[in-house]
Amino acid sequence: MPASKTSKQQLRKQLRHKRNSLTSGQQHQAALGLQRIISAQPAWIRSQHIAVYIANDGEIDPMPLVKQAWKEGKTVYLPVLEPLQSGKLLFLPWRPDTVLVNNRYGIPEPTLRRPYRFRYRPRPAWALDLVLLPLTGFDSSGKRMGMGGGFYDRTFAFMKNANAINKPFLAGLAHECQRVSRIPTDSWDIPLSAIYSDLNVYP
Ligand SMILES: Nc1nc2c(c(=O)[nH]1)N(C=O)[C@@H](CNc1ccc(C(=O)N[C@@H](CCC(=O)O)C(=O)O)cc1)CN2
Ligand SMILES: Nc1ncnc2c1ncn2[C@@H]1O[C@H](COP(=O)(O)OP(=O)(O)OP(=O)(O)O)[C@@H](O)[C@H]1O
Repeated sequence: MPASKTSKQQLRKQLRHKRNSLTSGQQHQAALGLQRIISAQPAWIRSQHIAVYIANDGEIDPMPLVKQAWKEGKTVYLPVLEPLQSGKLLFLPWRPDTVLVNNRYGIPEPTLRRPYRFRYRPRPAWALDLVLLPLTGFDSSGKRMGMGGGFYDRTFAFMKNANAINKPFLAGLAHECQRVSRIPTDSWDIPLSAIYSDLNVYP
């Protein structure tokens, strides 16, 4: 049976409120804490193609890591809502000079221009090395909750039967204050490889 829709929605609302209440000073410290933790992880060090996001709605901000990745010559990608209403995400390269336009949720994303020139070509989800995805909530066993759109769940549903070589390392990012004792789970939830907060690594 699906996890009660209302209990998940209520918890999401509470946790979104919590992260939106952080001050800009707390947000800044959290972003630096996150950078310190992630940049020491083997999964970061060995990854060349890394998907991130632009922080929105109080999400923990991966920007310090993005700048570090650019300096280290890694290629960074942003999620773009697939236009054909598949409910999936495409991953487009994000460089310091990439033009961004707000999507329907008000989140900046690169624009899709067909035919794709090499510099603007989406990278298939299976060919990413590391995916840093935003969480609204998590628990210490590594269960996650997102914004409720199911975008990451649909995009990475292939992970359930893919070979090891076609599996990116999926890491959820959140503020430590978004941890709860137990996240309700549903059959479609994609398991994460790890969760990184400003203070810890889970599970
Ligand atoms: N920074 C960031 N980028 C992202 C995501 C994200 O969660 N964070 N996404 C992750 O999927 C995708 C966009 N999906 C989103 C889905 C819903 C809402 C949202 O704000 N929805 C409603 C609330 C819905 C509800 O409570 O059920 C809203 O407008 O308030 C935002 C983004 C791709 N890019
Ligand atoms: N593989 C899938 N195929 C079709 N629908 C899916 C799939 N995965 C999830 N969904 C749908 O998307 C919605 C996702 O709800 P859920 O509350 O689990 O989102 P979430 O995990 O918070 O979102 P996100 O994955 O964007 O972070 C559900 O209504 C579910 O039916």
